[in-house]
Amino acid sequence: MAGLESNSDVMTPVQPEWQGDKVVLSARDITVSFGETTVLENLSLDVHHGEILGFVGASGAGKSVLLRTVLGLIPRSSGTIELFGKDLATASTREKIALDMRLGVLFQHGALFSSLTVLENIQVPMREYLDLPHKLMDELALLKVELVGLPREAANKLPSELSGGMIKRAALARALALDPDILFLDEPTSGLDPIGAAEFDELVAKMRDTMGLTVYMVTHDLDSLLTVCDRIAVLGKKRVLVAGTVEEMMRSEEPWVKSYFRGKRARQIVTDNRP
Ligand SMILES: Nc1ncnc2c1ncn2[C@@H]1O[C@H](COP(=O)(O)OP(=O)(O)OP(=O)(O)O)[C@@H](O)[C@H]1O
Repeated sequence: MAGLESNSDVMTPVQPEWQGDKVVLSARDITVSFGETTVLENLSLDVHHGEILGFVGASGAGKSVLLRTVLGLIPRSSGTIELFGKDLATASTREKIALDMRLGVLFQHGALFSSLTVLENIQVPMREYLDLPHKLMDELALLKVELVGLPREAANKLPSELSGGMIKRAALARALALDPDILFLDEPTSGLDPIGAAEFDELVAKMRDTMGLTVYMVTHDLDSLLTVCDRIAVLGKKRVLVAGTVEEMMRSEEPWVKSYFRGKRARQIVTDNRP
């Protein structure tokens, strides 16, 4: 991941050599079926380095299926997926492990282990991939707790002792455990009140700005789409119907896109966010 470099007392983001318009994730002609039912058909999508891409679509359109396919959790019947220029189908086991370490994932509902404390949850990926002394892992996990804006006391709490917003932050801390290059978020603000959701969005935007993260965010949250996403991709008819900036979404004549982005609720959010 792009780290932070100390320049006197100013922290400036380090730009990796592939910074720019590089494609971090490239999905081409992806088809995924369950039995006779095809959920995705010849779907193609690019995610660029350093962007926050919002991925939206009707309920049941296949957003989570695509995310899980990209993560290698669901097999595809055809198509290619390249992460950081590496084709997953031809990558060696060692290369796959190296790629896994560059991905951070926040699944819907947080998916923390209920019997583990926040600190222990954050350490799960560290234990899986790194061989570090216990004390160092504690220190690193505590840094992540602070990074996501949780109080240090939260580190020793169980998920059941946390509020919904704190669970999301703890899950984000775990997704950041290995300092990933790309963060996958599946409906990260669902279940949060509007203020909690806006704070979470701000946190994600701050991570992207300071750490050079690329963010792929599945969401139904119009506020998130209109306020923090650089680009939006719309899933429909088993493929990406349109992908572009908020302004491009606003101009689209595609019926679903039009009703979603130019409906009453969207107009209100745009008005509310206008300076
Ligand atoms: N393991 C599976 N086996 C069979 N069908 C599945 C499986 N996983 C998903 N599906 C089907 O794929 C379709 C897309 O599901 P998916 O969860 O990706 O939708 P989504 O766009 O994420 O919806 P939502 O916005 O409601 O979360 C649904 O019809 C779902 O029933």
